[in-house]
Amino acid sequence: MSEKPVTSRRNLLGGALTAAGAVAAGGVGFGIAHATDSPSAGSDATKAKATAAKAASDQVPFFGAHQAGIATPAQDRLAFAAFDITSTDAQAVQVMLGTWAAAAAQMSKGLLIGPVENTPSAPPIDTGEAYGLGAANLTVTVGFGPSFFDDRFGLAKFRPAALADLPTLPGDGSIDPTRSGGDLCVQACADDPTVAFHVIRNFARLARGTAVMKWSQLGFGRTSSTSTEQQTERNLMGFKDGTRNIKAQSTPDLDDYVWVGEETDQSWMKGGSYLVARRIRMLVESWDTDYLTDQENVFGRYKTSGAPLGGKDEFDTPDLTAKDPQGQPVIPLNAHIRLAAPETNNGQKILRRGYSYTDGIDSTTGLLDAGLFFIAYQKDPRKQFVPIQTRLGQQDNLNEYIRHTSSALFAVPPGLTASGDWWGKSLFG
Ligand SMILES: C=CC1=C(C)c2cc3[nH]c(cc4nc(cc5[nH]c(cc1n2)c(C)c5CCC(=O)O)C(CCC(=O)O)=C4C)c(C)c3C=C
Ligand SMILES: [Fe+2]
Repeated sequence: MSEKPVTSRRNLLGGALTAAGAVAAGGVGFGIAHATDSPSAGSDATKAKATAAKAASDQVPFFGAHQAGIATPAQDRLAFAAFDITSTDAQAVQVMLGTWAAAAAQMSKGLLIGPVENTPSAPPIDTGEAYGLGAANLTVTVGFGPSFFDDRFGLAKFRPAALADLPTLPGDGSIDPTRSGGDLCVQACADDPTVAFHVIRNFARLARGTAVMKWSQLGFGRTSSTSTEQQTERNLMGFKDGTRNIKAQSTPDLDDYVWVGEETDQSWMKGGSYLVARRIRMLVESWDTDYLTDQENVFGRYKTSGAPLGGKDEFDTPDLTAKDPQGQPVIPLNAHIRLAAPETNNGQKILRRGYSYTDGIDSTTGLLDAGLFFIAYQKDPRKQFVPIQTRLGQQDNLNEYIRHTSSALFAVPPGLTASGDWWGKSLFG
């Protein structure tokens, strides 16, 4: 890349912080082009208003007490990325986060982050691929990894105790460090894959000189419903996934298990949550040779209806005490739903928000590299993900058919409530 575009991008970054308020207030500053406008219609106020009204029905509000993308209905597509900060300049990090926040607010409204046709002698400010696609219910969710709080930026005193590095857990033997961790994460979800990808690509571009992408993952076919209005989707093993998930409508569950509250040692995290991501490969060729009853015993649910074994309806409460005529548990002792259930885990629950993935074939074996990109939100991973996964990693019937290949943990701060704000702004003094 030549020097000139880098210089002009720095100007954009600097301008973005002051522009952030203006962008949210009136669509001025650096973000002006509506994703459904034609290039020449940028100044046509009437047409722009009509397009904005049309787009409003596919928008998820960006500003709010909690970040969108956690308890909001899960969309069809995911683009997830972890970034490492390469700059040692705390101000550059603030500029990047401020710019990301302004850009995320724009894109969540179905707007580009700037003109595609700014000047013929400069690269377009927005990369352009989402032009005309609308908001597609885009949510952009940002988090900080444990390494964000090392000595580089004087933030160590703000590291929450709940952001303790995940310990090595049973079944972690295949974790790839190059696909794990990261200083920052960005979860972009939308009902259009290009809209989700557009966020990650433009964030990487806006970060240039300050942070680099460490790893990324695309996902499809949400494997968890997070709203009672959504039907339960199936994972790549063919089972309904998300039946007993925490739903957006269950405020008590969200307060008890998802949103950080008064118990935190870091008040800046109140209203936030902790994200655990695990790329879990499914050994699908092996799974596909397993007979139906065994598949159902692995999960403890019937394959087509999704009902718990011994039950009739998908939403029947699993009876973990039921015995068959031979005196054997109807839901096997090592079934996934028994081991993951709150009844087995001190009452603990997590909010799952994962996606299926496929990354072609494993070139060493010729087998499909496909599975679940597991994402879970919770108040405190030390009390939720870690003990649940410890139990699953030791005893789960599913272990024969899966391998955890990446792992990451991020503190997801509360939502932004006004333009000009950005994630972690209060930490920088
Ligand atoms: C540590 C947490 C979990 C991991 C990792 C995990 C992996 C994983 N799960 C499925 C498929 C299903 N999981 C289901 C239920 C379920 N799973 C977890 C946790 C983890 N899963 C919980 C807490 C629950 C709910 C348990 C309960 O309360 O009954 C189900 C059943 C349907 C449902 O309730 O969602 C399926 C199916 C796969 C394929 C997988 C790794 C690849
Ligand atoms: Fe599960």
